[in-house]
Amino acid sequence: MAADRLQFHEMGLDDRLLKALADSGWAQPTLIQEKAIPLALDGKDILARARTGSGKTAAYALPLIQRILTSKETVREQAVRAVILVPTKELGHQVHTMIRQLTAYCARDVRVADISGKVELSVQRPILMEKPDVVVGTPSRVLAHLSAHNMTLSTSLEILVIDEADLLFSFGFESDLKSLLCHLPKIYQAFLMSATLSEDVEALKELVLHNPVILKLQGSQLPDNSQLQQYSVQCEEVDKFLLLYVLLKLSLIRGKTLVFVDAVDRCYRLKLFLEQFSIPACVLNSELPVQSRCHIITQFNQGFYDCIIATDENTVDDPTVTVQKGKKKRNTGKGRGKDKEYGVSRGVDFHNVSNVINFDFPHSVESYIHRVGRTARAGNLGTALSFVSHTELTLLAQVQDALTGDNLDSALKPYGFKMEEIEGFRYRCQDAMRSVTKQAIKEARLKEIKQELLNSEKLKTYFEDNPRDLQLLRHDKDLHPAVVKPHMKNVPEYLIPSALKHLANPLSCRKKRKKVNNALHVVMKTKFKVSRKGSNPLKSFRHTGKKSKGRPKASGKS
Ligand SMILES: Nc1ncnc2c1ncn2[C@@H]1O[C@H](COP(=O)(O)OP(=O)(O)OP(=O)(O)O)[C@@H](O)[C@H]1O
Repeated sequence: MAADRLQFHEMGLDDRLLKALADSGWAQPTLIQEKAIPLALDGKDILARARTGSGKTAAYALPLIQRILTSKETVREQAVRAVILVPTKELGHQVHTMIRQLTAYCARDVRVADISGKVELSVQRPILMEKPDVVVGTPSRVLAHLSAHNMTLSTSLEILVIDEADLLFSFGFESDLKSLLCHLPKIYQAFLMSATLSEDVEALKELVLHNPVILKLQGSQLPDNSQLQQYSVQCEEVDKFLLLYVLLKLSLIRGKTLVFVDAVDRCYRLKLFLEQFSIPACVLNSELPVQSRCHIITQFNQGFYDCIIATDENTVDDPTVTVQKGKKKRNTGKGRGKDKEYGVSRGVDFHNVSNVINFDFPHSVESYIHRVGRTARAGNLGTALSFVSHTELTLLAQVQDALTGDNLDSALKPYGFKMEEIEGFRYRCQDAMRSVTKQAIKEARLKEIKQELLNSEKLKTYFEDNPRDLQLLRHDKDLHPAVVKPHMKNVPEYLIPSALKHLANPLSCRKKRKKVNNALHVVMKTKFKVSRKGSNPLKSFRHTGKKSKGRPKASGKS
């Protein structure tokens, strides 16, 4: 613990907050918390840009709670004193959970409600009638309640927070936000939190902040390469499937993995493909009901699943966006059953993610940063691997430019991998790809949605009374068992390239996988957390040029 760093107990925070912080096991504030909390407690408006996973939520939540506690010492009357605006429902759920944790010892004094969920306004009305001290919600939801007179802020609001400020406009909330501001009092304290400083954040700054302190921390927008290793590999469509199959099946990547694709169909295509090799994965996309989405994230954080295939649908669709400054395409939320307030690549705190794989390369620099920021959070190590097709090379160059800016260490390195070494797997891969027809995808998509709608209904009420059943609810079941061919589950010894034999740990079936994965968790815990240079094959499997001591030459081409 650095002696010159300001500690939580030196910030003038209430004892009940310090107790909750002690329970959370946070030894000391992160940089953004150290800088922002004293300024916020001093009543300043703040615009904070700090990299992903750097603890921005508590940086605004702690002073916000402190201010409410102080304020209630003089005015006991119940009122909505703080509003936290978030771009997605997932984030609303997460922020609500964190505030509940931080107010564990003062829950009676600081009540918080999350209204971002998609239920009838009338269902949430009674909650708002009780005037919770803190309301968390998306701008459209908060505005809807204000317009319906379910809540008033014009006299009571003391603090406004806009979390993930860079996203609010791109999620289509610009006009909602402007209308919402008309319902606020003239004077209130405001915080804008963001991982990137875009033109949208500048616009918001003008709209919302008064004479703000601007905290622009940590030059790079992602952790440096002692914490986060970033790789890219050029491969076209079939090779993407082949490479992912081999990496997962031979356990060449270990620990929890988030795979990002750019469309809902793609996530079912990939899930059905992996299913045939008995590689389980959950899907996360905007068509799933919000209760299911939040439950999947919670279970993933609890270690139920190793792999999530997530869509990143709310990114800008136009690959030329970074070139066409100021002409960003806004998310309209159009599309069958899509929820425009969905978003898991932004702000969501997936715990202990070891690997982020961009199966489809993100369409903008911001999107890359947010996706990759799901790993290497809060001081943990992480690896990001991006598959890049020849049409995406320009985007890769843009990302490289943006990341390297003033720090060459932040660049993506080539992920040396001799594709010819895994040629033996190609036949199986193509066989599996053939089975994933458009019809199979359509059926799987429908099946999953029906199933999750049922789950979602139960998640609302049934599971509260039946917590054991909740534990048994899984979201990674096979969606199309008919296409699974038993022989595909196993990897015959002869297929494993000799260069990989020392690293590979083929999984033969779900039962075995479970066992192996448990073992892998142990490896993860011991090697990744304790030793910074763990034996993550994603790291050790590169650069054949540089032979590491005692390690056979890996199959990379470097
Ligand atoms: N002082 C601390 N010490 C240790 N862990 C912390 C501390 N503060 C926050 N964390 C943890 O760090 C993780 C990331 O925090 P948070 O989600 O607030 O990051 P963020 O900066 O908002 O990221 P993003 O930009 O991706 O939204 C969380 O799991 C949180 O519990």
